[in-house]
Amino acid sequence: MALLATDRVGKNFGGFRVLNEVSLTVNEKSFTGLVGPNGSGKTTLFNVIYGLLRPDSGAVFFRGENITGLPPFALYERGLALAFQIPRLFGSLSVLDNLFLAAPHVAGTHPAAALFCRRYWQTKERELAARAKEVLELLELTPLSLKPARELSGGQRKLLEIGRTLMASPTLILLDEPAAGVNPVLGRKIYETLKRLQREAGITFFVIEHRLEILFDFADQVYLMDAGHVVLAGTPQAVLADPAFYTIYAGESSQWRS
Ligand SMILES: Nc1ncnc2c1ncn2[C@@H]1O[C@H](COP(=O)(O)OP(=O)(O)OP(=O)(O)O)[C@@H](O)[C@H]1O
Repeated sequence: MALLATDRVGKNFGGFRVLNEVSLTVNEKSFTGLVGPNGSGKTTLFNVIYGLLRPDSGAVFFRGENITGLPPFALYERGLALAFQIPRLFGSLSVLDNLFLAAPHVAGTHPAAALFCRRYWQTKERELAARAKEVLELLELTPLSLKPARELSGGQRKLLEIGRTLMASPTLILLDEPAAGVNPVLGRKIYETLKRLQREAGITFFVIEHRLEILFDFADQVYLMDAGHVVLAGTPQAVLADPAFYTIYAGESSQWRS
C-alpha cells in the first residue's frame, strides 16, 4: 500500500523546470531509494514533499491525505520526518538533550502550564525520557548520552540526526544522503541500522543516495531521476539491468528537459 505518493509534481526555478510531472509512490514499510545525477531534482522533490517548497503543480499525499504545502511541523506530527544531509544539531548540548529538543507536541515551558498542568508535564517528561532511552539503544548511542554533540564523530552525528527524527515515532523518514561524508564501512553500518529499524520497528524509509553500491544492497525499490523526470523505477536489480541507467550515469541524457 502507498504510504506516500506524489502526483505530477512540477517545480520551476526562474523558468528552469526542475521537476516535471513527478509521480511516484513509496510503499508502507519499504526501503525506497531515490537516485540520479547531480542536479536531477532529488533534493527539490524532498523539499516539496516536506513542505519546505511549494510545488507549481501537482500534489503530495501521505496516508491518503493531501499534504501539499503543509509546513514541516505539521508533517512531523503526522509521522513524516526528514533527516538533513548535514545534521542540524545543537553542538554544546548533550546527545540526550538533542533528542529531547526534537520531540513533538512539546509546547514549551509557559509558566501557567508549568503551574497548572504539573502532572501532565511530569508524565510527558517521563514519556520523553523513555523514548529517548529507546532511541539511544536502537542506534547504539547509549554510552554517548551525556557527550556534547560537537564531540561526536561524523558517523555518530548522522546517527543522532536520525535519532532526532525517531523521537516522533515516525511512520516515514526521508533521508538525504545518509552515507555522504563517512567512510564506506561506517556508511554500511548506518544502512544496517536503518534496515534494522525498517524490519523491527516497521519504519518506512525514502532515501536519496549517491553511493549506489551501498544503497542498492539495502533498497527494495529504487526511483531514478534525470533532468527533473522519473525515468526508471524498480528493484535495484531491475534498474541495474536497464541500459537507460548507464546512459544517464554516463552523463549523456538531457533529452527530457523542457
Ligand atoms: N533554490 C533554488 N533556486 C534556483 N535553482 C535551484 C534551487 N534549488 C535547486 N535549484 C536547481 O535545481 C536543480 C535541481 O537541484 P537539486 O538540488 O534538487 O538536485 P539533486 O538531484 O538533489 O542534486 P544533488 O545530487 O547534486 O544534490 C539544479 O539545477 C539546481 O541548481
